[in-house]
Amino acid sequence: MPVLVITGTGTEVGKTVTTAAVAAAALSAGHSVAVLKAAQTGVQPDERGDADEVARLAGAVTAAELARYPEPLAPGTAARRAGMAPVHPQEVADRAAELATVHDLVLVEGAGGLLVRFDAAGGTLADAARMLDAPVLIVAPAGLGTLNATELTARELRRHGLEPAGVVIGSWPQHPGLADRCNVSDLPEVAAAPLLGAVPAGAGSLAPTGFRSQAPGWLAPRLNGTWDGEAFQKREGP
Ligand SMILES: Nc1ncnc2c1ncn2[C@@H]1O[C@H](COP(=O)(O)OP(=O)(O)OP(=O)(O)O)[C@@H](O)[C@H]1O
Ligand SMILES: C[C@H](N)[C@H](N)CCCCCC(=O)O
Ligand SMILES: [Mg+2]
Repeated sequence: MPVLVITGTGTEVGKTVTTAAVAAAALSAGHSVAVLKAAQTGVQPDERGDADEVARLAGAVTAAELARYPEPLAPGTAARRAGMAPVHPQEVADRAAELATVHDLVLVEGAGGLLVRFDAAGGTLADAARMLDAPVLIVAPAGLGTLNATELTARELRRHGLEPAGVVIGSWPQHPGLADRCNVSDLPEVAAAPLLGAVPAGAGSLAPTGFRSQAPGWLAPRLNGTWDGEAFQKREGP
């Protein structure tokens, strides 16, 4: 799995924290890792972007970003309003493929959800994933509302000829409610893809050393982790 595309059901669902966890687990398994933020919006030139945040949390990764636009909008809109060149899906695919020649794993993080537009032609992360023929991980919220959004994302991936690699819950609450607990078994059902982990709420605020040592425990073996999905499901059962 040299390239793994990381999408989510939307923005602010924990894609960056999950990307950092996947990167940390891969690093601790001895793999080299690159992280590519396809297009960064809402961040000024001197601020830390998502790829930098992954490097801060996970450690020695190659952090790359194709473009940065100041306004917190979809990349296509932000590029147009800034009078800047947009990022095209082919550029995302080309850069990811280039990084994959010198890294064991390349993680590509989108902006917002799967169909967020990168350019005026309506190019999306799904198009880039298709060009790469890469598996796509869906980051989903834990609570009420996630089932519909996750199923829509999984269906849209399949409509593009892409297979979802699985689902990771981007922020698992310290005190899960009924819907959170039911969703542990319902999410893989609606996505027709395995649940591959759950990143605890607040993980992004951990000190990097704690983040790196704990990250493998949040992710399934397929993502270089030690997370036991069945035990988690039993523990969290309603
Ligand atoms: N598990 C978590 N631990 C700590 N903070 C989290 C966690 N999940 C999400 N957050 C917080 O929620 C916010 C959104 O998370 P994140 O940046 O990962 O979103 P995203 O899905 O990557 O969105 P974007 O589309 O902007 O890339 C951030 O402020 C982040 O600190
Ligand atoms: C600014 C934000 N944090 C993301 N980088 C961009 C999210 C775009 C979402 C667009 C939408 O789906 O309406
Ligand atoms: Mg992010």
